[in-house]
Amino acid sequence: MTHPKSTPPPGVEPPLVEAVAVHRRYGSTVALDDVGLRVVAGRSHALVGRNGAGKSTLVRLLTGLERPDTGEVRLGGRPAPPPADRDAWRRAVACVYQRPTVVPGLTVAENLFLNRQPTGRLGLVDWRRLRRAARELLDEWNVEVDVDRQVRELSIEDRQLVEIARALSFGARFIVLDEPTAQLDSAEIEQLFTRMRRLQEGGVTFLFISHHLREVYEVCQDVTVLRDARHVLTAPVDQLGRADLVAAMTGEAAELGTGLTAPRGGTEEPEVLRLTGFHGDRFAGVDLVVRAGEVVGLAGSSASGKVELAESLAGLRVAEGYLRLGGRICPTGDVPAALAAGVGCVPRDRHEQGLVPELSVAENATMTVTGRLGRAGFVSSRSRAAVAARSTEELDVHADGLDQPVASLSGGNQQKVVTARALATDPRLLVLINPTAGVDVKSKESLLDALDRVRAEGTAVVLVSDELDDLRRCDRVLVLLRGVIVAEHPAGWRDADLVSSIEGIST
Ligand SMILES: Nc1ncnc2c1ncn2[C@@H]1O[C@H](COP(=O)(O)OP(=O)(O)OP(=O)(O)O)[C@@H](O)[C@H]1O
Repeated sequence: MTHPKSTPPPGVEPPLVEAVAVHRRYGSTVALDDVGLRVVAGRSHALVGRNGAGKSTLVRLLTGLERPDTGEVRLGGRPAPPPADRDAWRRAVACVYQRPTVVPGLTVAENLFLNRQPTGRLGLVDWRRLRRAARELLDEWNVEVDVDRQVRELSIEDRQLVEIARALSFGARFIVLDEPTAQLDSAEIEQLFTRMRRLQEGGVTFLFISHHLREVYEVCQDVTVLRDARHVLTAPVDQLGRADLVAAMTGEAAELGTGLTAPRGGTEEPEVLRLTGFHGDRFAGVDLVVRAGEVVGLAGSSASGKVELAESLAGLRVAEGYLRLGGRICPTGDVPAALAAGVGCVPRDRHEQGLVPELSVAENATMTVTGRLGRAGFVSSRSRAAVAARSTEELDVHADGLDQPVASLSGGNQQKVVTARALATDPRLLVLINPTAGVDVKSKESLLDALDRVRAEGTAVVLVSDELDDLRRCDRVLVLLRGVIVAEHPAGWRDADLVSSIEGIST
């Protein structure tokens, strides 16, 4: 690594990036109200706050995608360039989102030098030079990714790394990571953090957005909290306790991770789901019974098959063997059949499988029950509004009204709408796949409270999650390793035991 370690004492050099009293409004919504932020070179900075607090808006100002209405953004002590000067912005800052924007069909090398490939005589791309330059760039930053591989073959984490390397090649040393861990499992997160630390030692400073406070403590030196469009506090993370950080985010004292409710679902409860010799894409030999009111967790790494198993229960994938719901065999790979058999699902990806962004809150929340909202194919808007109002109220969805397009809701509220839709059918089996990923502390509580409510009413629940706090709500957690159930942990497990079986280590 050729780059010097850069940890100047704060205040000696101008901040790497600074927002000074920035104000931003969208229509009647004030997204940022006189917010300040100072990121010092060499100190990675966490930006936290509940859904809708203003984090993404601030990132758009700091990356030059938008201008503040009033206030100023400064880079290295100087006024930021105008938004149109993309080259100047690229040399200063880049934002890597949880879904990297690299092009899947091109190789790593092509992505790194997209639109600026070295050319030879006749203006043709000089592939040898391109690959050499790519390799040099990745070596310089200790990124171990094969430059000849197509990006579609890479893990999300490696794609993020390619995108970071691309930003570094433009000269940027300030990288915004917007919820980079939302799609990663625990081993991938650790790997990303190791690479972040390495990059930081090489002179890169991160602004890190995450809803997982543990991560903030693990990789950042400073933290800024936004709440309701305002700056609440900035502090070195080692001087701020977790309870104080949560209190700053929510405006009230909050307790985390205590969501254990009494297990229900004894052997006397009726059987809702029975799987016999169930096998499909990435999982095999699954025998399982889930009873009314029981919550069964599925844990495992991203390649364990847990998501594929859960998706097969909800009709999203074809599988073989027997799937019985309420004693009757149900076909797989058929969403309408699964809905009709009483399965509700909160899918893995609310953007791709969950919501129709341009439709309203009411339309999205009732999409699974349109047949019940009127006669002869007509949907009564009054019935729709009534059903939507009840379910969105139960889930504490924050929206301007039921007619608001879901695209304009915060991430946590979108997830609540997806959950409302899954619950609108009064399912007897609810399948939840990473339901709290990318969701803030309070919204997480609302979602998990809904889980407790439906289990109390006798719904059987299968919950896939990478979050130990979610899994703690389960009566038992099944661990999958390479497609096979390898362990079962009844409620009350110790973190170390569950994590060990997820990692495939025996204790
Ligand atoms: N383009 C837009 N048009 C209208 N309102 C917007 C727009 N962008 C953001 N808002 C509103 O501004 C407020 C702040 O939103 P922002 O997306 O910055 O929050 P956030 O902290 O990033 O939330 P999340 O954690 O859910 O991503 C919210 O009330 C949001 O609805």
